[in-house]
Amino acid sequence: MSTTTAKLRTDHLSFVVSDDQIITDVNLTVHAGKTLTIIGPSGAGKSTLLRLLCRIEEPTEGTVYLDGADYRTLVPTDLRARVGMVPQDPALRDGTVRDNVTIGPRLRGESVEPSRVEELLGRVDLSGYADREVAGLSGGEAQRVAIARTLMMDPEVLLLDEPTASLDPQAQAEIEALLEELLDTSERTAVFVTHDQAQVDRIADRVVRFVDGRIHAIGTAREVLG
Ligand SMILES: Nc1ncnc2c1ncn2[C@@H]1O[C@H](COP(=O)(O)OP(=O)(O)OP(=O)(O)O)[C@@H](O)[C@H]1O
Repeated sequence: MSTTTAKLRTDHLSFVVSDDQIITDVNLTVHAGKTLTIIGPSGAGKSTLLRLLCRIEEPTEGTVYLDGADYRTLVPTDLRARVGMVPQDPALRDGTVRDNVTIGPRLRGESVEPSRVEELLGRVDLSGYADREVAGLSGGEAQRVAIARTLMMDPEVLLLDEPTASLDPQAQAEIEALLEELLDTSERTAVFVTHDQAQVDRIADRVVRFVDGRIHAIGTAREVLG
């Protein structure tokens, strides 16, 4: 696949809630296989933008194109499978690691081979964890489960909402290394929200600075961070 293909494109994307303009006229393109990083102050609308990109929130104006198709024409479960989100807080459900990482296919009425679960857990460095209860996991392990849960659907686009923000520095470095490897070695397209400028330097192909729900600057890490 050409790396110049627009995998994801927002077209005049806006979001208003009870007269509050949260996202205003956002026009962005993310090319296939590339990572776009979103930075900006707290409350700028970064998480809302990610929720709009996978249609957890419904745009009040504008839309998003996935491989050139208006995402409103896609069946929601198919859209969720193609555009996967890793949240800041892993939000695991009570039960085992296997219960959590297989939740996407199970909601679609599909079963998952144990070998597939093991393969995915191996990718996030949790081999042998399938039957562990999630209640006893560390923050870093829980976030690895959340990443495996999202990867289970093999999404073409990965939305990462400050995936290392709630972790201690060591777990943060480990999860970042894991994500870097996932993004480097795959054709996967990613949108990565972070507060961490050093992380931007390490991960971003392009950077957008968001302020008050609008694009304030866009370019390379050097151009945007100065
Ligand atoms: N569904 C909603 N209803 C009401 N207000 C909302 C809704 N979604 C987002 N907001 C508001 O939009 C603003 C932007 O929130 P958002 O979480 O997207 O910012 P953010 O840039 O991700 O912030 P942070 O860096 O602190 O996570 C906030 O003021 C939030 O309260």
